[in-house]
Amino acid sequence: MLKATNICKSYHGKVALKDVSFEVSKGEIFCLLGQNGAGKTTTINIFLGFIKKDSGQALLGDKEVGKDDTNQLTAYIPETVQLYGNLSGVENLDFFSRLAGFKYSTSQLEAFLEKTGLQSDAQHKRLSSYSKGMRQKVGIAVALAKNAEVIFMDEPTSGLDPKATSEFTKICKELAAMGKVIFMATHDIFNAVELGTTIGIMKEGTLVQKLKANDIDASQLNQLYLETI
Ligand SMILES: Nc1ncnc2c1ncn2[C@@H]1O[C@H](COP(=O)(O)OP(=O)(O)OP(=O)(O)O)[C@@H](O)[C@H]1O
Repeated sequence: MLKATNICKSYHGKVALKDVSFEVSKGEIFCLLGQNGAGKTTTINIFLGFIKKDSGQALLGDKEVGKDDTNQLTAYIPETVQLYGNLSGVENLDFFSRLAGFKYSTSQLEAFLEKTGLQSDAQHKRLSSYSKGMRQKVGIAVALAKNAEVIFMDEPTSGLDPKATSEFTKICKELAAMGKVIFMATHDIFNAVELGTTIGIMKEGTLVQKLKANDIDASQLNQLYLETI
């Protein structure tokens, strides 16, 4: 579903990505680790069409990013989900669903939010009163409402408390069980092992390790990460 082939990208002559290749199938969660500046966000931004690669190929199913219209296929959950503070969760979801070309009834919007675990008594409250984890749930509801097949996340557990992280992990596993692809840049080694089906380690723009999460525990991954970066 998600395929990178020899993607290269430089900014003003400085290499950010060098021959990055990977494949992620439906129902898989790919967790990408790497130090600050390793190239994780650049990889995500290329797939989202936010920036152009210099060479290589970025495929979403049979569609090629930069050539075909791939907007409808993807959703993006940044570290802090940007929503309108003076609108409620339901109103934000309605607004962003319409932007993506979908019109839902209030009960349908509530059902999307319910699926993410956002409590029903919070759904009609203003976003300005939401915690980071609650905002993230609205972001995930937007991904569900636009029926995105691939969900990109950038450091989604950063700043979440353990309960919110555990709820987030549960939602991601449910999304994967629905056949969605999740591609996540993270610094959270424990969560990568808990959640990921595949783990990548990036160093200075090169994907230097690709592992099946089942083959490794958190302490082994931590050790490998420190030896790799
Ligand atoms: N817009 C830009 N202009 C110039 N250089 C950039 C730009 N965006 C990223 N870079 C550089 O590209 C390299 C990769 O950056 P990127 O943001 O992809 O790393 P990252 O792994 O996501 O880091 P972090 O964990 O800090 O988010 C870094 O050297 C960075 O300084």
